[in-house]
Amino acid sequence: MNDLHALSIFVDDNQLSILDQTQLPNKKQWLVCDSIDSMVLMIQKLQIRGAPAIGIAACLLLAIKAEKGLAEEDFIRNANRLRAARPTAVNLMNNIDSLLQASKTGYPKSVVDEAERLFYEDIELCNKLSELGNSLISPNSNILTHCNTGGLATVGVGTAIGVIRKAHGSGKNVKVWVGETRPLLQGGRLTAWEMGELGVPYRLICDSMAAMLMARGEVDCIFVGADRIAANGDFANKIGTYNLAVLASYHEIPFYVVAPHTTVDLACENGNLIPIEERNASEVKGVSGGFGDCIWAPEGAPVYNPAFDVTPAHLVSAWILDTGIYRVEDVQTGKLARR
Ligand SMILES: CSC[C@@H](O)[C@@H](O)C(=O)COP(=O)(O)O
Repeated sequence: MNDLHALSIFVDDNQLSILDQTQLPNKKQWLVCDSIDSMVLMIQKLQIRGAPAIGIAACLLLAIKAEKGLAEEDFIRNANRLRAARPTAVNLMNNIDSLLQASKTGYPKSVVDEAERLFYEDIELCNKLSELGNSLISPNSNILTHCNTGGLATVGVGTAIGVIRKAHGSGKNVKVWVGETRPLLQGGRLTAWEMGELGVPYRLICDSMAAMLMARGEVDCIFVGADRIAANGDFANKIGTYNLAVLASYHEIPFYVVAPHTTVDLACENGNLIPIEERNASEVKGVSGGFGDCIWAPEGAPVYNPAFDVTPAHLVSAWILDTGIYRVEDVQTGKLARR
């Protein structure tokens, strides 16, 4: 496999390395990933995260393994294991299906070619959708975003953050409200870090501050990513996205979802059918890992921890994909499905 480089993933000399996102922004620690077991764990621990990045990382590892002599039946078994590592984001499943399809036309060469193609495709899709999204941003806008959808979560410039980055780069003087994104703080840890690296003016807020800012007229538009977009336009994204969509509707603020077409799942009729990952109680009761250990809830406190929520299509102002900008009418008339 050729060497490949992105913000959170690189392949060098047929070895895959992953930037441990659980340690950011405190530490930039690269982990070598050389087994399917470790990739499954890295995905589950969110060391590698973000719908497109998970899909690409899993495919790169499978391709490296295939090239190093993994038997085709073991390739298929491991591909299916990785496919199930996280249930909500569909990119992982779509990308692995492309790899499995490619394996039928010449194993292992076609698998390696397909993994490399998926890597470069993601960069291109991010560029296209960022350009399109930027066309919706007026100069001097205050933009609110949630979770992390940038270079860490994709292998390109990102989705919602890609749009913000484009707007900033084109001199629109945008300012960004970054929602911290409880419980794992992808906004506070990762988006704040990316904004800083890119020199985009931002302010970090607790998720619960969004309503007050909207009421005060301090949010002009909201851009978020997606983990799966159903055929009817409902979409799953990081928990807290639906709150923002409801608030945006109440305050009449445009609410945009930005994703590559690899996030669309036409086999999923509506948002109720999207599987929602439930995660460990410890994430809600405190923090641990690179930030020390701190538990603030009573030891036996019962917890419910859904990692994603579903935003219904009627709350979305537009779906920005690499293939175009779609409005509610487009979804209702099947244009999104025919994209
Ligand atoms: C371009 S990333 C889009 C989504 O994957 C992102 O918004 C998100 O919800 C990520 O969740 P995570 O649990 O951190 O993987």
